[in-house]
Amino acid sequence: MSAIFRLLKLVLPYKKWIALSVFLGLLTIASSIGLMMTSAFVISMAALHPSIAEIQVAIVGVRFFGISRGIFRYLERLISHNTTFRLLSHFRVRFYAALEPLVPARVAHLKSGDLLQRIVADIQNLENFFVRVIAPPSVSVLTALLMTLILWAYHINFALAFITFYALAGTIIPYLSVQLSRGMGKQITVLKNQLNVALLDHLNGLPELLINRQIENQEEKIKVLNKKLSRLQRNMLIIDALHQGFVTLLMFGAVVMVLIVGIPMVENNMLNGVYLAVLVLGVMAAFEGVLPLPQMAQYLEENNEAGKRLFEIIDRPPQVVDPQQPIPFPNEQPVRFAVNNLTFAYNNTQQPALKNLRLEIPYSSKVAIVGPSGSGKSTLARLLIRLYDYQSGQILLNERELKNYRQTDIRENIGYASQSFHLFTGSVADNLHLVNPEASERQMLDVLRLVNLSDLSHTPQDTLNYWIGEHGNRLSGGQAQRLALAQVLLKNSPVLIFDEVTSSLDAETERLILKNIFDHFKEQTIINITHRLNNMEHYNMIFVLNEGELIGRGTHHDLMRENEHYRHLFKIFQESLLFA
Ligand SMILES: Nc1ncnc2c1ncn2[C@@H]1O[C@H](COP(=O)(O)OP(=O)(O)OP(=O)(O)O)[C@@H](O)[C@H]1O
Repeated sequence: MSAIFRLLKLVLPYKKWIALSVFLGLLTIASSIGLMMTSAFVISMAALHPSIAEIQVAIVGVRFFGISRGIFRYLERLISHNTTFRLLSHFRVRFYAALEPLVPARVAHLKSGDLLQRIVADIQNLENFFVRVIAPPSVSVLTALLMTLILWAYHINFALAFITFYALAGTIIPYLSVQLSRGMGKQITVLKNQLNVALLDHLNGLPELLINRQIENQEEKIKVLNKKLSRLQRNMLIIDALHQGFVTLLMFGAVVMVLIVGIPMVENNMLNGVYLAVLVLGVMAAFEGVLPLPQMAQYLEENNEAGKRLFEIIDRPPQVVDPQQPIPFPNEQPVRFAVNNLTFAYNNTQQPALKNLRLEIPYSSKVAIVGPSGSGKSTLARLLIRLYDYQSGQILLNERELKNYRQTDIRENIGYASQSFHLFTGSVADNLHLVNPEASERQMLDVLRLVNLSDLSHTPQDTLNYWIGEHGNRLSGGQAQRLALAQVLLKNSPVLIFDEVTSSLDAETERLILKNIFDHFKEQTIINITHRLNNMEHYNMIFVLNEGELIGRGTHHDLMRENEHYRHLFKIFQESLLFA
């Protein structure tokens, strides 16, 4: 239950609201008790044909408690829901703030559905934490105290009879419920997660499933998960119904005991018979306090599991940490990189993705990084923008180690277009404004022109307003890539890193766009990571990687002359053009 203690710490800032809600919960049950007791008094007295004056106060009491019960219940629900929503937003903000520095290094292995499940469903699950886990035991203890005091005022034996059965209903029944439902809460949370992940996978991969005729298999998987979840939830409900039955049984046990104590007292004129009815109904009403306890035990387990899954993410130390005293980014100046003996392995791998890499990227140069798939090209780009930090060696940005710059400064000043970009549902202009909210129409149209996308619609205005659909699905692969490229160009950063951003374009469009970019961004340092050895003569320097090592450097002509590996890559690319 370690997660529960940590969740309790998180709710501490809301203790005043929680106390108020618990107090209102107590007042609601106290009103129920009052209503039952005064009603019992009025009905029993009425059988004795008293004058109206004798029951006048009790009649007012019935009215008062009848109304106050409704009002207190309303206020209790208002405050408890208000507190719950505040708590949920507090949990969400905490989780999101902790998640941000972990992306992508520490969450790369999680499925997107799993992450979504944690940030949405697991946090939503904690909705029950306050309403069904924290508040009910507090209210039930206070109710026990209140009723014990009332009964004690008549005779200690009434109080003892009540508290014995009440305590049994408040401890043994929830304990049995925990035993019966042990593991179910955890299984329900896990199954809900699996079901959501499977559903999300299903929806995202619908076209592929259709093409490969796998829809039925996938649906079968979802059905099996759904069945398992329904079976568990039904079992939970059966256990829940059993509790309600046993609590009612114990309530009647308490009533019988109060009668056993009270009847001889009435016979011996130690107690007015009217009050016996009053006490019996009061005892029945007080059991409302223990009714939610068995359910609390079930939610405790579910919340503990949801909490564990959230803390498991929050507790991960970020892979990249900002320096204590960051140095300012040299914006306004051209940028150069020097990479010395750089070695880097991803957390979950033994084999380094980059080994003893040594290269320089001069001021305002245009360099290409080429190599076969898996040779470490994208890894180098990720290190240059500090998405990951390297284990040994150095990356210097204008002679200062990269780790001395703040991550946000680096990402603000280095434009990075990766092969796995994400376009948002909206217009072309919406997506461009995401990277530069201040950009004017003219600036946006300029970058669209550079990437050959300004004629997406009939007029420039229509192009900016063009609705690209969900994740850009109203664009072709090449158009989407060009829009992602336009986003980065709009940042106008001193460094531009492109990672396979022209892979979906035909050779001519690719040539045109690269020419536009090189002509327009003369001062900028441009690093292009590419498989496609197209227009290579335009680069000042080309680095050739293989299995994480640098195996060649130079201009296209130098490399064609001296580097067999490069010649081989170039030949393969030329051949691929013949078959394109
Ligand atoms: N997040 C990751 N976790 C673990 N290993 C990774 C991760 N990303 C890449 N790798 C591994 O690191 C090595 C280099 O990968 P990288 O993506 O840098 O290659 P690449 O040259 O860019 O390939 P491609 O041209 O196919 O994009 C590969 O062996 C790859 O399997």
